[in-house]
Amino acid sequence: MRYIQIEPAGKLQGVIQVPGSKNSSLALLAASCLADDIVTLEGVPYNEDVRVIKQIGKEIGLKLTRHGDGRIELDPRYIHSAVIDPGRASSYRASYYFAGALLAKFGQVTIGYPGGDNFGSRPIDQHIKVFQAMGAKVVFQEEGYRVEAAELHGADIYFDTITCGATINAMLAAVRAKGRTHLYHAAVDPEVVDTAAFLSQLGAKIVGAGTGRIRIDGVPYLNGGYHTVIPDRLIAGTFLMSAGITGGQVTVDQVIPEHLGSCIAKLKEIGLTIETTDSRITAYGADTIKPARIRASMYPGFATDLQQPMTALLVMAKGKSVVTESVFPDRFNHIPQLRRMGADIELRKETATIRGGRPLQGNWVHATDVRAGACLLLAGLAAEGTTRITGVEHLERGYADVIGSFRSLGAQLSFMEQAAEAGFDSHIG
Ligand SMILES: CC(=O)N[C@H]1[C@@H](OP(=O)(O)OP(=O)(O)OC[C@H]2O[C@@H](n3ccc(=O)[nH]c3=O)[C@H](O)[C@@H]2O)O[C@H](CO)[C@@H](O)[C@@H]1O
Ligand SMILES: C=C(OP(=O)(O)O)C(=O)O
Repeated sequence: MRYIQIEPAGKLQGVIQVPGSKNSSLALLAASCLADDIVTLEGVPYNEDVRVIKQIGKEIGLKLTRHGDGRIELDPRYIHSAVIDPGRASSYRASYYFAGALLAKFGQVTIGYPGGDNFGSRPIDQHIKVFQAMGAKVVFQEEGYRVEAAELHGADIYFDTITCGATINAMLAAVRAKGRTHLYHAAVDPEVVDTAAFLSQLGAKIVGAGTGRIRIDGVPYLNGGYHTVIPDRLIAGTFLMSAGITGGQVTVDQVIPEHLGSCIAKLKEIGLTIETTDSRITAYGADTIKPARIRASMYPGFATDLQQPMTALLVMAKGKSVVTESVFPDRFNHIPQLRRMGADIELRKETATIRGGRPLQGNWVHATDVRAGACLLLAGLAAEGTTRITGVEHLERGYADVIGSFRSLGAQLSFMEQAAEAGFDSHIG
């Protein structure tokens, strides 16, 4: 069993080049199926989800080539199947984007239910509602669902809740549909805007992405094109927090600071000093971290994906902090693990109350999902003694080269392999 071992190393210091956004990349890779010519994406991180997409591509005829400089070239001209292996679809969350894209291109798709991080209910009813509103028939099977439409037509869609995934999927389904689609109560996340920018570059007609009302006029054909993925605001936010939790100084480079507005505001509120330029943010740790109230909500609110790492930081704050989840009310699997490190946190429904200021102690802890892993990693950087984190594969979904990047800031951490029999564990990276 692999785990990450973290030793105390004091203040982190340095600069991190932020890679392209995982969540945006997952949408753009599937969206590439909609094109009628070759598409090149720059900045796609190479993580397990992308490896699964490469496999899916191989099986359906979407040729995906990664160049030495990191660019990914996708050739959708020879896609011969709209059937996605259910196991692959269920091995990550954003496989649902293949449903929208292949339905729009081929009028049918058979696909497994989405997987991804397991932190309670993650329905796809809004995605289904979109497909049905546009004239598709959806059949639910044991391992997945089949969607088909003789012809997809534009529709007026009012989302029942703000959802980034279903807003993007609706755009994918609508760009080649017949007629006009309006999306109301749409998500305004940077990933929605990035997907719209990409599709527009291919010739799609989309107006209003980034507002609550998006208008899409279907086109019969989409060109190839080139697009650079937006920087990963969640990785950037995690590194800024690492300055706070160790009292160090960390700069995240190649970011879009506006995407981190609510995060920056909260970090300032708890006492960090933040300096921002066009594409860089520097966080300076504070002698005293102040407690705060966080309410994780949809963009531009405080990101649910940063709620978990932020909780680790608030454990350092002397006094009472309150963290409420309004997006995924059960996204608290990190709390019992933080308690194992000595944190005093009470959990009631979707609210965690933290009584902070006590030093954390290293321990064995388990990362149940990607951001729980980030939270425990930050906690480990601040803890007294050795912290060992299992469930590393979750963390790796969102943070490529997690060891290298934190080491470059002065952290002491390694991948370890636990011996099957009693004996010595060994360093593996
Ligand atoms: C791969 C990816 O991009 N994942 C992100 C995406 O997940 P995901 O696409 O799952 O999240 P959504 O934005 O769709 O979810 C937002 C809210 O809408 C609800 N909902 C969603 C769809 C639906 O059909 N019905 C419904 O009720 C969800 O339960 C949640 O309460 O956005 C989340 C919210 O920012 C992030 O935490 C995830 O990192
Ligand atoms: C929840 C996340 O990912 P996914 O939606 O892919 O499970 C995340 O990136 O924090």
